[in-house]
Amino acid sequence: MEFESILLPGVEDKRPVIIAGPCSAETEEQVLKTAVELAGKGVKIYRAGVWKPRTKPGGFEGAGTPALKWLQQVRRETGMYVSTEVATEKHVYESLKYNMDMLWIGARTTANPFAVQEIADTLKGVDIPVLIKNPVNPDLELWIGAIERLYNAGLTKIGVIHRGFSTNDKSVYRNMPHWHIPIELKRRFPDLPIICDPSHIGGKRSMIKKISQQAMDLNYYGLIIESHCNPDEAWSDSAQQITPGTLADILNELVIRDKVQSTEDLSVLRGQIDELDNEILQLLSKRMRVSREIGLYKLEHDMPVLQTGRYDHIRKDRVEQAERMEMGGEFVLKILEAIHTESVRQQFEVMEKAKK
Ligand SMILES: O=C(O)C(=O)C[C@]1(C(=O)O)C=C[C@@H](O)C=C1
Repeated sequence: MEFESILLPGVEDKRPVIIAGPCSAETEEQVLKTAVELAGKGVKIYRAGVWKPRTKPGGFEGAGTPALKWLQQVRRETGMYVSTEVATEKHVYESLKYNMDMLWIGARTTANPFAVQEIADTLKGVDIPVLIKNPVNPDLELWIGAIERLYNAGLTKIGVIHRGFSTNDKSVYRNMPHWHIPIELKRRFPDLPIICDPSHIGGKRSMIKKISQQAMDLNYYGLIIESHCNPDEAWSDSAQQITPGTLADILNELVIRDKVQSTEDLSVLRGQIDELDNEILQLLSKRMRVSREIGLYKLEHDMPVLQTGRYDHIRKDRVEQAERMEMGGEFVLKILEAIHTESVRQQFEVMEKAKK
């Protein structure tokens, strides 16, 4: 896939590109007041949810089509570009009718291939930038599938929004960042712009600055941040919205590390990494050799391949050791699991060969 820039004319191509605005368009007055304040802080792309997918019925489900007229007024009065979320064919038609400049697809919608296909079919032949939020579940292929559906419909101005992944566990995050997922997406599609949504990842005002900085250090292209003229009174997601003033303070304090490292400085350290990786691979290969010997021993002595007692002991012992060495236990567990899986596979293989 080859992507075109999502940037609209006149918006500076400089990290971070900022999209800001309230979670929901509530009233004409709130939409305009917030917009005027944001425009005053230099924001160029305004966001507001017009149709709100809520977990349960009965809450505020958005002001609907009339709110698109308020957004048009924002464009007229402030010169900002305007964007909103679409989830159905009707949303797309209405948004195009009212000249939205950019659209985004929400996390619940991305998780549903039928809905994404419906949006893609409706957008066929339309030249508009579309941002695709990650699906609620941590499934990279589903996210990529949504990108492909839009791309196959002829859209090339595509970007993604990393808004975190739903969790039932108690966590400091509202949605778990699982940074490795967007990092892998970036590895596979280096030209795809990734925008971080610290409002939904953090779920509270106090976390927005830290998450935004992390996103910048991971080379994200932009930030989409919920901002409301009176966050305490917001009709949805009050805890995570900030005033335009706070937003400007956070953006001013962000450190953008954009220098292209001179390769000389890094080459010595990268040489060390190359050597260490080589040692790790040699050790792993030695370990597999021993494991294959164990496999043959088990075949001769009628022992099952899987030895849960031994495996359990290895996990506990190595995690304790790793923690003493200041590495995360979870990280080491993942490695041990991968090693064990390969070890078992190699034992099966060597036993099959020996039987022939
Ligand atoms: O100790 C064994 O029995 C092995 O085969 C080695 C090993 C491992 O790779 O660590 C592999 C499979 C078993 O389930 C337990 C451990």
